[in-house]
Amino acid sequence: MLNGQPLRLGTRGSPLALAQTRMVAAALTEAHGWPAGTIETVTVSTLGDRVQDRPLADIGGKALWTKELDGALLEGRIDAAVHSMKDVESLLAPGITLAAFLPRADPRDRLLGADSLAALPPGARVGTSSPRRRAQLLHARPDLDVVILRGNVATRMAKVAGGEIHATLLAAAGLDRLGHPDGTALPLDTWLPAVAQGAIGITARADDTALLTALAAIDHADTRRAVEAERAFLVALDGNCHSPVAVHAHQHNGWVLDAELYDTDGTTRVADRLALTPRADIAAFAHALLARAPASIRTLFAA
Ligand SMILES: NCc1[nH]cc(CCC(=O)O)c1CC(=O)O
Repeated sequence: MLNGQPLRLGTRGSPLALAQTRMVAAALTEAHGWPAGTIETVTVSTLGDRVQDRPLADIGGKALWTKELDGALLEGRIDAAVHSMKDVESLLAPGITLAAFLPRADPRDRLLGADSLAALPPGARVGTSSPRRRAQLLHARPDLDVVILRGNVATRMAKVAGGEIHATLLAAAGLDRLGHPDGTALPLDTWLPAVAQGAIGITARADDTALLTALAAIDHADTRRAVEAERAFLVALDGNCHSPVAVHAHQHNGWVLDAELYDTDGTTRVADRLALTPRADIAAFAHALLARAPASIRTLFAA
């Protein structure tokens, strides 16, 4: 399409990333009636893909999953990039914009290896590398032995099946996209997800007006609304994907934002709900929540 050139869609190479890229390609092709071959997939390896033996929080640095894709975009090697919005830094690189969101999938976490948290045996070993999931698990069940678990969705499922760990938590959205109906979804009224969980976003160069128009045709307004609210909450706290933050924007007699902050070991939690009225101030809400949190939580946030 664009001047007769194929659209080069950048993605990570994991099975989940590739499945998500096929979804984006299908949505664009359908919306514009493009012929087959209009979209070319370009796989880019990221630092997060290459480091498998350490918790990502230890590597530090920003844009673990996005830096190489941002570089490919800015250097013109790709035209757009597909992301799990959960993995996208809350502040985008200069010159890059979020051009479209697919409709959000199920935002919940699913528990694999037991029918419920209560059904886990005392002291059960549960694998996760997410500080949020770790804090939530220990808040619900302080007896659990939470161990680091990395790797893609299939690797994590295999560790439960092989008995190395009793259970793990995975995003329903990722499991569904890979065709795994496994696990028990944890209800949103007791178990909030990560910022933007279940949402797929497409980034592009901010000055690529023709492409931005083409991408706007598939932008899902409700998903953008929810993801922007959740990301604004994290920005206000100067948090990132290593912060024990759980949040969910959804419609409940109008839009609301549910948010929780934990300390590292899940000993304490503060939680609140903000009605997302036109005058709602997400930053003020976040700061007020932090202000009434104990020091064990406040020290985790620079804001
Ligand atoms: N952190 C990895 C990651 N990033 C996005 C998803 C799931 C897909 C989504 O949230 O849209 C996953 C896997 C998981 O947490 O189970």
